[in-house]
Amino acid sequence: MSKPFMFEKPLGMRDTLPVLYETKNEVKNHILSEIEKWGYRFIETPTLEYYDTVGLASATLDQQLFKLLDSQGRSLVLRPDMTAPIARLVASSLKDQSYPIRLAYQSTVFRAQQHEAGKPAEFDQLGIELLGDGTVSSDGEVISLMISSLEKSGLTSFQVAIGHVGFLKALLLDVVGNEERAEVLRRFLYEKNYVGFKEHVKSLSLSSIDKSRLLDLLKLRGGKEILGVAAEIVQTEDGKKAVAELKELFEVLECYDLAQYVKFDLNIVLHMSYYTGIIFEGYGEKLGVPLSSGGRYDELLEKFNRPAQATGFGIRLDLLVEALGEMSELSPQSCIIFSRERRDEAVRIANEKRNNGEPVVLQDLAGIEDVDLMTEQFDEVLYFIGKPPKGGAIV
Ligand SMILES: N[C@@H](Cc1c[nH]c[nH+]1)C(=O)O
Repeated sequence: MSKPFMFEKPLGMRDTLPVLYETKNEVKNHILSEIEKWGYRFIETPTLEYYDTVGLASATLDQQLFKLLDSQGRSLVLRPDMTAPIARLVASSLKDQSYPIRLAYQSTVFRAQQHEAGKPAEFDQLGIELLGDGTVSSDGEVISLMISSLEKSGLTSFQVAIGHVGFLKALLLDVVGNEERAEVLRRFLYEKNYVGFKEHVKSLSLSSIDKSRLLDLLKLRGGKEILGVAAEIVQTEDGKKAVAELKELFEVLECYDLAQYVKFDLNIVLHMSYYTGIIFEGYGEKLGVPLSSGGRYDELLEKFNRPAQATGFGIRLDLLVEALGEMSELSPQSCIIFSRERRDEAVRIANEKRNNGEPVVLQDLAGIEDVDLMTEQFDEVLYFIGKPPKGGAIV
């Protein structure tokens, strides 16, 4: 391998400059205060976790994990999401707190990229987990809070697509008979390769009725009316239960008066394989990829010996900012330029302004490369230059 060029960064790693930083911060603050209003408590967890515990529980493709070794030779990962670390935390440090538990986070997460395709390998996520509650009310709460957070961020045009892992599993297994064959079909859906899905269905040795059940699955996208069709296609008890949950979920979202944001899409397969029930994705109008997603994961906590049902979501701040499409203006600053003889005065005034909450740059004239270029960045410039005026008057 050749040595990297001096300014090169590892694949998918990004710098954040002030305009983007301030824009992200503003958007983030709107969401954080909304999440707080719903009673969620914020936590932080380490950037590094053990591969054998959180790394495996994260249910991400192995090739997307950043792995490294600690000084004892144990395998570590950079956390690929926050759900598995929170499951670990709830089962250990918070093991005495009774369920349900509502936690929130704002963190960077890491997913290694194989190609430089413009995708970041490290990004900010804001999210919540509602642990220890298996009710559809809790699925509804989580989706409603995600919608409300997106609204508060200033996003006006977005939609949430809702699916169900249990429904898909029941239908695929019922038709193709085993998990391995179901997985092939699931893969096509994950890649949203519907043409490939259809071709594959045609090639299977199934009755024409079963083939059309699989092809009808692709039509299960739309308003709540598709749930009636879904109930007809699926024959097993698990499948019917999933449809009943989706119907109840719609009622919950109507209570929150947020049903206008959602549509059902029973073809959704998400990136993380720990999901077990209702899942969802948030789409901004102009963005082809989901900017938020989440769902129910009722079997993850038992991996940490504190079994519980749970659900949650994560919003990707980078994609949300992209969907919003507008950068904030840099916040205004003033500048005080001084010469050595008047440094005292300049520092005193800068302190006064800072104590009043005004951001001030304080700069020695002798340290400036180009005064014109420097001063044009500021809304206001004060000069303390030359001999101090008699009587201590400023400027
Ligand atoms: N951790 C998931 C989002 C999520 C939170 N809770 C449940 N799902 C992700 O990164 O995609």
